[in-house]
Amino acid sequence: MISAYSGTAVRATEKPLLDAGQGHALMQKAAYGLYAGTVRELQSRRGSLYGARVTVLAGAGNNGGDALYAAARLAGRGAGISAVLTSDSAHPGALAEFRRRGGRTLSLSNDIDACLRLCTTADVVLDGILGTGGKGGLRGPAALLAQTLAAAEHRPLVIACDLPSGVDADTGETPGDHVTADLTVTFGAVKTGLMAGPGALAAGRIECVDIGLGNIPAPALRRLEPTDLAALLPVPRSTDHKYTRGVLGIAAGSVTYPGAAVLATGAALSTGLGMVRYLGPEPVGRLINSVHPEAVCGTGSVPDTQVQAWVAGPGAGTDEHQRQRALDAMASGLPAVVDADAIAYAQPGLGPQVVLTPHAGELTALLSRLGEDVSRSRIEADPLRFARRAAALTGATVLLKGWATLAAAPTGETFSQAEATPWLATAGSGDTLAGILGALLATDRWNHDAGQAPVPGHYAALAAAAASLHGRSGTLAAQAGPVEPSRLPAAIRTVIRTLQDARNAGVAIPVV
Ligand SMILES: NC(=O)C1=CN([C@@H]2O[C@H](COP(=O)(O)OP(=O)(O)OC[C@H]3O[C@@H](n4cnc5c(N)ncnc54)[C@H](O)[C@@H]3O)[C@@H](O)[C@H]2O)[C@@H](O)CC1
Ligand SMILES: Nc1ncnc2c1ncn2[C@@H]1O[C@H](COP(=O)(O)OP(=O)(O)O)[C@@H](O)[C@H]1O
Ligand SMILES: [K+]
Repeated sequence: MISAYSGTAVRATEKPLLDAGQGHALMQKAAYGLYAGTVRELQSRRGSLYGARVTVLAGAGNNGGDALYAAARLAGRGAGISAVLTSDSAHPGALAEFRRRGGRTLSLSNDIDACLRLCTTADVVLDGILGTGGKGGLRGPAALLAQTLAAAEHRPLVIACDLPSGVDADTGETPGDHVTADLTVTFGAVKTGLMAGPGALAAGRIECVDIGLGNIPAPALRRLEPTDLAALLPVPRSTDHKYTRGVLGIAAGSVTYPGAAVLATGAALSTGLGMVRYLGPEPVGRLINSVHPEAVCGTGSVPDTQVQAWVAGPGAGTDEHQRQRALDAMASGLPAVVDADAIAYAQPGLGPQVVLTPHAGELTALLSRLGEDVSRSRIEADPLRFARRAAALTGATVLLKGWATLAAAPTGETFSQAEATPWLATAGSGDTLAGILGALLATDRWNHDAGQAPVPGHYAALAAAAASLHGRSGTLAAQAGPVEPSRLPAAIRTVIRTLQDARNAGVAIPVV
């Protein structure tokens, strides 16, 4: 599990150590981590550091100090080092060490063109303009640096020091221009802004360096890693039969949109469960059975159907019976995925076992209906805030889909999963995610162990697991070309088998 903390929380944890005079030691650890991360990245990309042209973008603060010290170490391994000083001042000790190791410096305010050239002709750019002390986006010539890097024909490898400059460490917002990195080497703890919103896109791959900060109070955001995912996936026990494994009710599809029900059913079956009971129009049931003969299809009502969890909404359109089933599923007290058209029926007072699965557009509609002044662009700029707001207002768990998918519990626990590929942005993809999540809810052992209440955030963790499995499956499927959601089930089964084989063999779980 990766835990992320707000920049504010990390700074508060650092404060007593800085007050006790440990600032220099912390900076040396951070700089060493950045140096080592850069060495690994360069060795894997070009085999050697020798002769590599490294350009540091150094701001006035400690972030620039970290980057200058790291580059000074790289000079000791044969790299050629230059620095663009983006402010009138730079960390004195780090600048002196950088120059002592032969580094040359240019001032951004004196010669912008030469500074821009230093960026575009470098092999590696170390971004130390702003760290956790940054407020607002990059401004003036520093903004131009970021724009030039983004547009460069031969883009150098960009490694962010602690976080990409211009990204808000607490929220992931990018209020203005910002650096986009291939790798972010972050210090002490992963910052929330690296796993949410535009900051998650800007961060690239994340490596966290332990600089001995000790414990930071409760994480703001968590991310399931392969081992966590493997532990949440259902495995049948020897004593199980189909009813104890878990039965999922799917009230999806309509005569107008029958395909969504087929997709949700296929994804649920591939995730593994005891049975799918489908409720919906007869022609849709027949279509499902032509593809999935094992699904038990009917036209009945939710209260008359015995299941452990529900999926409602995908492809339901304006079908009045499906609307009623969605309302009944939400009122049943059972875990329920409320997706697509059914999100429009969500009201305050739901429980965490109800998982609403909007994309940014659907969340805009939901929040507006609940009286919030919001737009799609504001949600995309700060998805963490709005996913949490929707969870707090409805009492439900909210899975906000996007390139980083967030799962927020009404009690505040939040997960971020970013395994998905843009190839998953295709019609029907969300229906498969709903099916996967439905299967995880139906097979969830909390459901079957009567008398025990799940821990807070449990359904957010399951929603995150579904997003992770969906994202990994999509990424695997995309290796063979554009993703067709109807073919996702084969990839889902492969990802599950790979995760479980590795877990059973006790070997490191590969990142699928
Ligand atoms: N020496 C230390 O004690 C440690 C330093 N660390 C590093 O230090 C960083 C935090 O250092 P600082 O607190 O010095 O802050 P920063 O290095 O993030 O920079 C703050 C400076 O930038 C200016 N500034 C803020 N927003 C700006 C904007 N939008 N445009 C232009 N200038 C802006 C501020 O006025 C201030 O001078 C961390 O991100 C990390 O890299 C950590 O590694 C751990 C320990
Ligand atoms: N740019 C992107 N990068 C990665 N994943 C994405 C991107 N855009 C969308 N996705 C994922 O694709 C899926 C799309 O779901 P959704 O919008 O509900 O599709 P539909 O309603 O057409 O079935 C979600 O899981 C989402 O996280
Ligand atoms: K930075």
